[in-house]
Amino acid sequence: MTKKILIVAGDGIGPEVMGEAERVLGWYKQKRGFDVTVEHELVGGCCYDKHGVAVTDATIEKAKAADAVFLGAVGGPKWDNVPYEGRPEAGLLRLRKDLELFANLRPALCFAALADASSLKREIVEGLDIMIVRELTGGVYFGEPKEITDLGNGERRGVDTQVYTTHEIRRIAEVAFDLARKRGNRVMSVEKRNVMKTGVLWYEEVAKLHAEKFADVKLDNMLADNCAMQLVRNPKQFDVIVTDNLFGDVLSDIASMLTGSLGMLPSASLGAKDANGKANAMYEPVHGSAPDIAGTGAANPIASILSLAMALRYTFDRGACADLLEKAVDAVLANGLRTGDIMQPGMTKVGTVAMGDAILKELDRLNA
Ligand SMILES: NC(=O)c1ccc[n+]([C@@H]2O[C@H](COP(=O)([O-])OP(=O)(O)OC[C@H]3O[C@@H](n4cnc5c(N)ncnc54)[C@H](O)[C@@H]3O)[C@@H](O)[C@H]2O)c1
Ligand SMILES: CC(C)[C@H](C(=O)O)[C@@H](O)C(=O)O
Ligand SMILES: [Mg+2]
Repeated sequence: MTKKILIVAGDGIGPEVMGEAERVLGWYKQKRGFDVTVEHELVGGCCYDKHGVAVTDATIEKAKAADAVFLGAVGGPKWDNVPYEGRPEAGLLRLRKDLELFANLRPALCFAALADASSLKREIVEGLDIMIVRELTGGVYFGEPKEITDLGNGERRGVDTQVYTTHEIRRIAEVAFDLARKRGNRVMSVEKRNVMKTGVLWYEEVAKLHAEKFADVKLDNMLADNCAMQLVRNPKQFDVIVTDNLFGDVLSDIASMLTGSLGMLPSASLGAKDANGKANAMYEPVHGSAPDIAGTGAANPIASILSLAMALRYTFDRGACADLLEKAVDAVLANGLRTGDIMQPGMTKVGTVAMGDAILKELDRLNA
């Protein structure tokens, strides 16, 4: 049956990197019979400029009806002064919340050719393969109250609220344990139970679930600040990391530098399966709109292209197509092609489109 993809390229480098992911998608339609229709919508600053909101109700409905949403990136200095509710990031957060995309998978994988591109030593990152499982629809991102109040004495008070319930913790931990079983069979649960009640609840609920259903998986716990340090000290000690929304955001940016660049990290945001077996899904690079390089044609499209590989694997059940795409990226890097963010001495510097061209060419070669 024909599948439906909704593309929201967004702002800044979003449309530039998405352009390359779309060309790769076109290749799969043409060369591997991937039967899919594609629609485009606005989300982020571009949507605010046109509609006065960062995402419209109609787009939310289209996103729910699609098999997968592909997002580029949102945000940028142009929208620094729009009302808080209208800021570009609010569109992305509403998509995540309304589609109930609670499970955010952020794999940090060091391609062999990039072992020297990381700011860390080769031996620390070579062969790295971590899966960060970030809770995406709860925690301090969405807890109420969330406000700034005027105390009337020249002081103002800002409040964000970290909230988690048993159900929210169990379902994300379940995803992490399931993934671990297909990988190294180890889960590191990360919180700050030494200062946060939500951390205590997280720790207790993960332990309970582990004892009930996943005793065969090795479970360890780590405080989030230590985890940040350990990711830089000895990242290969980790297999699957499961953590809350905010810690997951920060830890995945740290992990990105182990792979060479934020421009390399893809992600999948998944909801629960409904009665028909369909799960809402959104695929996006971990990076943002990179205002500093937007419009220069220098952005690395690999995070977006690898996000398509994740879609092929997790939504479209096309594992072999995903493997092929990852192989093509690996080969292009092995051939010495580099965008600016992963540039190394002696390599060939290319822009966004030339990187896309090279990956398409490699797909053709591998598919021959
Ligand atoms: N998912 C998203 O849409 C998303 C994610 C993160 C940040 N943002 C938004 O993006 C805007 C800019 O945020 P920021 O500057 O903190 O983070 P950023 O990720 O946009 O950029 C951080 C640094 O990484 C570089 N970079 C990022 N992606 C790259 C790529 N593909 N190729 C080469 N270099 C790349 C940038 O040039 C910049 O130097 C903000 O409005 C922020 O809210 C959006
Ligand atoms: C843009 C922003 C809302 C988003 C987040 O904080 O989740 C981004 O940093 C991410 O990592 O996807
Ligand atoms: Mg982030």
